[in-house]
Amino acid sequence: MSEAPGRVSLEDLAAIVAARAATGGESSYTRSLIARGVAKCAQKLGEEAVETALAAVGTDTKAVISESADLLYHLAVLLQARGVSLDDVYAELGRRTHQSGLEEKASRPKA
Ligand SMILES: N=c1c2ncn([C@@H]3O[C@H](COP(=O)(O)OP(=O)(O)OP(=O)(O)O)[C@@H](O)[C@H]3O)c2ncn1[C@@H]1O[C@H](COP(=O)(O)O)[C@@H](O)[C@H]1O
Repeated sequence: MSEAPGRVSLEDLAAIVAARAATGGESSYTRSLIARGVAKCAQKLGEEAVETALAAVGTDTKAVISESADLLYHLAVLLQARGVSLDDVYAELGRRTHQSGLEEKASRPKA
């Protein structure tokens, strides 16, 4: 196996996930998870989100980092399973930069 890179960006992770989904074979957790369907990928993302939140209110900073890495990995898998690209998400973030979060909240239709 090649030497692990020092840092992996979200773009790197999305590319790894896309490659493993396409050609990972039986040794790939990514490929096996995507084969179990979007609902399973969504369940894993939800679990990791809760674990990250629980870690955040604890005292173990390494656990926050580790759970956050799991969360980002499972988000990359879910986006791959749903056919949504990081560019789609970045474009949405870009559309939001012209207003504050509170302005956006106030502009939502009233229920
Ligand atoms: N970043 C990750 C990553 N983070 C977490 N995980 C896996 O996510 C799984 C989650 O563990 P859980 O205990 O919650 O799940 P489980 O009970 O084992 O399994 P489920 O039945 O619930 O799916 C573990 O198997 C972790 O190893 C990851 N698996 C892969 N990657 C990246 O994806 C690359 C490709 O991986 P493969 O597709 O496995 O080759 C790796 O080189 C990494 O860069």
